[in-house]
Amino acid sequence: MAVVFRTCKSLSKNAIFTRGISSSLRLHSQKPPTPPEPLVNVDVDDKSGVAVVTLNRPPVNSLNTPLLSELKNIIKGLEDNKSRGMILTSSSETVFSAGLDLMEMYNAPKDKLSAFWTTLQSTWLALYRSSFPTVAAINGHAPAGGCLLSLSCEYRVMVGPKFSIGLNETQLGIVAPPWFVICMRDVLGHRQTEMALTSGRMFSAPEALKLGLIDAMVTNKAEAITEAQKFIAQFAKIPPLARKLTKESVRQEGIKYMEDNMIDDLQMFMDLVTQEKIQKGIGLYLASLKKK
Ligand SMILES: CC/C=C\C/C=C\C/C=C\C/C=C/C(=O)SCCNC(=O)CCNC(=O)[C@H](O)C(C)(C)COP(=O)(O)OP(=O)(O)OC[C@H]1O[C@@H](n2cnc3c(N)ncnc32)[C@H](O)[C@@H]1OP(=O)(O)O
Repeated sequence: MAVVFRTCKSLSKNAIFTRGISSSLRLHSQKPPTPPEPLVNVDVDDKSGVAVVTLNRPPVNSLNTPLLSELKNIIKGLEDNKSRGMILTSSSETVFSAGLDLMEMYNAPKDKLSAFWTTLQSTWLALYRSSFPTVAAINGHAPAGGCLLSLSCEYRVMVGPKFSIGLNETQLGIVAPPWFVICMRDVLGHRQTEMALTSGRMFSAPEALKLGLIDAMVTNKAEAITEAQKFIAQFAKIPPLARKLTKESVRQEGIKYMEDNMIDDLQMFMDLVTQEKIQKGIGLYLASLKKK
């Protein structure tokens, strides 16, 4: 797996920034400061043109505004570079993504809350409607927003059996927004989605496989990446434009929902999440996570 420098340069603003800073600082000081780790890494394979995009925000890849923004830029960069495919995975050994960063929603000023949600909306839309094939290589737990990212890809390979996946929002006293529901229904169908979402149930990887929430279960990350590459390879001979338009057509409900309702959806989020009762619930949940 090789990093294509030209691609990375255009994909990661962070990469250009850190290179620029460190080379200029070297003139003035002996020890250049360590550049910050990118929140999302991207490696493009020279031969296949497939990108492995790795969420890299320890400890649990909770999705905050900067990470989402970086992910969106990477997806846009891949679009511009006519990517052959993208595999989304995590640098953690146990967590794919813990979902939305609850700290972004807890006691947050309204402007930050609003920026957070609009970044989530646009990042999701970029991923969900991306023209290239997408696979989630789910190498750890994937609750809520982590499950949403997985569902937004076209294929899901999960490391099992011990990790779990699901939209657990109701267990937290919050509501999965309509586009989360559409994504789950795309994959599971109406009845199983209703059952899963009303209970906020998390599924073990074997349960998820049985239900169709994931497409394959493997025993480690390397196998997950190999399976993901195999899925993407089958599109090598399919004309990309026909593939892209077909994907858009199949996903039209979700795409249209977001395009038509971005502002209402933001308003619903703001109204719900700023309620005192909801804030108290998020606070208690965060405290319970920290007490573990
Ligand atoms: C009509 C409706 C319209 C609008 C809807 C409105 C509102 C709905 C809004 C949004 C939908 C919400 C989506 C979400 O994604 S909410 C997030 C849900 N996530 C979870 O429930 C997962 C919580 N985390 C865990 O279960 C575990 O952390 C996990 C299994 C992932 C990993 O366990 P592990 O033992 O490895 O780590 P921990 O010790 O638990 O955590 C380490 C560290 O990280 C902090 N942490 C964990 N998760 C989060 C998170 N999601 N956000 C922020 N911080 C998180 C945890 O507190 C620990 O912190 P510290 O003790 O300080 O190290």
